[in-house]
Amino acid sequence: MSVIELQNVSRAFTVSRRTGWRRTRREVRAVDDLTFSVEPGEVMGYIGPNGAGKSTTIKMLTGILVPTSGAIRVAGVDPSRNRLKLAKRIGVVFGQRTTLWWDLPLKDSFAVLQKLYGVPRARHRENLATFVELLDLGDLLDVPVRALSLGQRMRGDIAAALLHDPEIVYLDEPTIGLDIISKARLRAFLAQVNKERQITVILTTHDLDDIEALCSRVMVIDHGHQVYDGTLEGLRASQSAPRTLIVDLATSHPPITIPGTTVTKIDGPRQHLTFPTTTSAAPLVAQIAADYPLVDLSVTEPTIESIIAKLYATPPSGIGNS
Ligand SMILES: Nc1ncnc2c1ncn2[C@@H]1O[C@H](COP(=O)(O)OP(=O)(O)OP(=O)(O)O)[C@@H](O)[C@H]1O
Repeated sequence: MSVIELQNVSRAFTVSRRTGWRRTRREVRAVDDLTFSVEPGEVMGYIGPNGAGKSTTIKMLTGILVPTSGAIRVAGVDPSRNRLKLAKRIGVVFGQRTTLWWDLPLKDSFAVLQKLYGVPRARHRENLATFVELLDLGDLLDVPVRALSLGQRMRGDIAAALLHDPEIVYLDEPTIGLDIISKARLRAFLAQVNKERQITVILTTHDLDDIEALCSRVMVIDHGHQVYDGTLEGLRASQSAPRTLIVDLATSHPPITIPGTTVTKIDGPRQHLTFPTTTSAAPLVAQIAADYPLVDLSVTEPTIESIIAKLYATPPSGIGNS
C-alpha cells in the first residue's frame, strides 16, 4: 500500500499588489492538480525550478498547509487533520535552516527530541550510537549548534530527523552549501539508512548529483504541474537527448561515416559522434573498430542538467509523462 497519496491536489494563494492607489488581487496556483503516490522505502527526487511548487507540496504533506482542493493521505491519515500524530512518523530536514536548538550542545538537542517524541530510552541510545558513528558526530556532541560548521550542522540535523525512527523523511536541499566530500558522505549515509531501515524519502534538491546518487524515481514539477514521473534513465530517454561516442583514432581522419551517427566535433585524431539514446553503442563500436584505426573510445550520457533545462523549456502541454 502506498505510504503517500495525493489525489488531484491543488493549492492556491491570493497575492495582493498595490499599483499606485489601486490594490489588485491575483490568484497564484502554487500546486495545480497533482496526483501521485509513493511506495514504502522509495526514494523520490522531487525537482523543479524556483517557484515550481516543491515547498508548497512538502508543506501540505507535513500538514502545515491545507490543500485548496483534492485529497492527501500520508501514512494512512490526512496530514492537516492529524499533524501532531503524523509528526511522530515523519522526519524533516531543511538545508536552509536548522531544526536544532541554536544555543544548546548537539547532545542536549538530541535529548530534548527524545523527550518530545517519547522515544524509549534504550532505542534512543541505540539510534544515537548508530548515527554518531555513521555521521562522525562523536567530537561534536558537546559543541553548541551555533558553533558548528554548515556540514557539521547538517549532519546533526539529519541525525535529529531520524532519531525517532520516522517512516517517512522529507529532505529539502540537504546538501546545499556543502563541499564535495561532505556531500558524498551525506549521500552515502542516506543511501545506507534508506536501505537498512526502508525509510521512504522525498528529496527536493537543485543538485542533480543528489538525484543520481539516491533516487530510484524522479518527479519534475513546473508551475505547479507534474511534467515528469519516472526513472532517471526514462527522463533521459524521454527527452531524446543524444549520447556521445568519443573516438580516438591513430591519426587525424576525415569525419567517420556510420549511419545513425553524426560527427559533431573533430579535434585532431579525436572525433565526437552523437547517436540516439535508443541505439545500442555496441554495434557502432564494432563497426568503428572494423573500419577505422581505433585507439580508444568512451561513451558519454547527456548531462541530467541539460535534460532538465530542456524539460523546463518545454510548455507543459507538450510533455509526455512516462
Ligand atoms: N504563502 C504564500 N503566499 C503567496 N504565494 C506563495 C506562498 N507560498 C508560495 N507562494 C507562491 O507559490 C509558488 C510556488 O512556491 P514554492 O515555494 O512552493 O516553490 P518551490 O518550488 O519550493 O521554489 P524554490 O525552489 O524557490 O524553493 C511561487 O509562485 C510562490 O511565490
